[in-house]
Amino acid sequence: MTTPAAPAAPAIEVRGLHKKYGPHAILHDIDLTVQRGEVYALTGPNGAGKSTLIRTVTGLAFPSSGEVRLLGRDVHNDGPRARARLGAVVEAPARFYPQFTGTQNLQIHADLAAMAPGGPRVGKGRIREVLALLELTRMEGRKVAEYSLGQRQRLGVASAILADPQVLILDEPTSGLDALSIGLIHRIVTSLASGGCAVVLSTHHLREIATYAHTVGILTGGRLVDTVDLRARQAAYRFRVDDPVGAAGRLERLPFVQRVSTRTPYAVAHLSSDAHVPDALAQLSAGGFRVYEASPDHFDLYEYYRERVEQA
Ligand SMILES: Nc1ncnc2c1ncn2[C@@H]1O[C@H](COP(=O)(O)OP(=O)(O)OP(=O)(O)O)[C@@H](O)[C@H]1O
Repeated sequence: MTTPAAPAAPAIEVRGLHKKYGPHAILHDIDLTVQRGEVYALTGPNGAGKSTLIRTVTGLAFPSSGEVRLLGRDVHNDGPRARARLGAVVEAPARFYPQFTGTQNLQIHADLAAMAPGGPRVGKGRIREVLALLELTRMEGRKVAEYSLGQRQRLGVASAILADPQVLILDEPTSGLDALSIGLIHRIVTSLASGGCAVVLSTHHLREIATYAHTVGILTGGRLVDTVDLRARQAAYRFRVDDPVGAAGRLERLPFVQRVSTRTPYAVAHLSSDAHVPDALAQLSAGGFRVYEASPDHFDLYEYYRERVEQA
């Protein structure tokens, strides 16, 4: 008998995951948690293991050891229930029956989903709705064989969100898409997450992802070497000063400064609000530090990623 999932369980929990293909270790000791409403971007060099991790998290591949839980249920031992509220695209572009139309393919997808225990019912109205959301209404009656690569990619996302998932996992959802379609996917992902859906997507587009992901996991050589909380990296200011270490020490003691670091020639401070920039400047000046520049310190995910992958 299956025990009911605890209501507060994270959307995705991966614990001590190892994966081998034959003698080759592909994933090493992966731990990760994704909360409901969180957008988690998985990135890393070619061959790092992103697709393997995604396939294992969705239950398509089995771990050599470790476990994966979706909404509190073990995806490898309680698969149909664990996946009941999962939407996923695990290969790009997703596979469809080329001789059937977009609508027919989504209907097949809906029928299959409904057969799973606790599987959702999807009406024809919802099929039309997701096709419209992905801007595929014009193509809905055409055979998938006639779809462009980007249109098939969007149909994949349509099928993944069809049954209103609580966990959405997308392997490279924006590869091959034009700029406007990429924006469309971002808006859909953001809107689902604000409704409580947990989203994991793999990507190589760091500057794009920095604008809307909450968390970025950096995978290299099969190890998750860093998890970057992008929300914690907002509202930082950098002060170019003659003595960054001394200036950081002075800033650190101020009540409106949450955190400081140095990046020569800068002292970088996370302020509780922009309104305190003049106060920080006044304090630095009172401390005898010469300030040459004060500006917002935008976190450069690309630079951070490059350093992290090179160090690993
Ligand atoms: N079925 C398989 N059998 C054996 N090795 C595999 C298999 N699938 C993947 N691999 C190996 O696992 C490693 C990770 O591959 P994976 O596709 O997960 O990387 P990735 O990070 O998604 O790469 P990319 O960014 O190029 O898509 C690679 O060395 C690959 O050769």
